[in-house]
Amino acid sequence: MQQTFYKYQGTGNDFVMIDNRQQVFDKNNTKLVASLCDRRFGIGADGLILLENHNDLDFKMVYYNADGNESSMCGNGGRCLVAFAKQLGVIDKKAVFEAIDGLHHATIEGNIVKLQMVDVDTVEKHENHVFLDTGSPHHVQFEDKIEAFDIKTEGAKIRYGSPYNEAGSNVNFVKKINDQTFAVRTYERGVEDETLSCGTGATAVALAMHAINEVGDNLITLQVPGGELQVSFDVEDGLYKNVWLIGPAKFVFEGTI
Ligand SMILES: N[C@H](CCC[C@H](N)C(=O)O)C(=O)O
Repeated sequence: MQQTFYKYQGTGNDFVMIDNRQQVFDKNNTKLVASLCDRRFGIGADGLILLENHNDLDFKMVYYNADGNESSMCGNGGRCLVAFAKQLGVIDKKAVFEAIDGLHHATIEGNIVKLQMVDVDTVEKHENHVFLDTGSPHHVQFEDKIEAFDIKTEGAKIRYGSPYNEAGSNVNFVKKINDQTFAVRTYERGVEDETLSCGTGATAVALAMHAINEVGDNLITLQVPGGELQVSFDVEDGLYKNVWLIGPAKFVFEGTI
């Protein structure tokens, strides 16, 4: 049976998008999801996202990594899904939707999508890194020679090593530009490679930098290989709330297979 697939990208983090409101997609077919994300034999993407109906909210988000497995929250994917929902006429300028980590508010103006992320009340400060969960788990560490760094090799060592092991974590390497700006490169769990951008990762870096007193503001710019993201937040007694991930989400193509 023919099916229409869409593709969106948010600062180079790219996704196959499917309008699954009629529940036609074979959701448990890991091989199918991985084949659609395959960059040679398929459409090619870092992940695949289903837009589904929700009884009370605008829609529901189901996210799969490129390895075919359903995974935790995807910030860039959530932003792209809001743009997709607008293209389908499901929403206009605002959205409230359910994802695996709970309810998200979002706004869209042009191709800029602002997505509210989960509150974060735990930031683990270790000797050489910070760990926190912004809807997905993130290891954050400084790397001054970020441009020449072998992200895939070094990221995989951390992602599969202790204490993350098979369950893993995403790994973000950070270079401080100034009090409001950081360069970030990310090794993504479930893609098992560097991606050009990671939304929950950019959010994790912004909050981690605040937690270790490296920022002078609560609006942070993250320079990622695929472009620029911004993260704004409020913080009270170590609780990060009103956390917003801001950046472009763009339509790439629509096709039928
Ligand atoms: N690979 C991540 C999920 C996608 C995160 C990323 N694409 C984002 O924009 O947040 C994980 O399995 O934890």
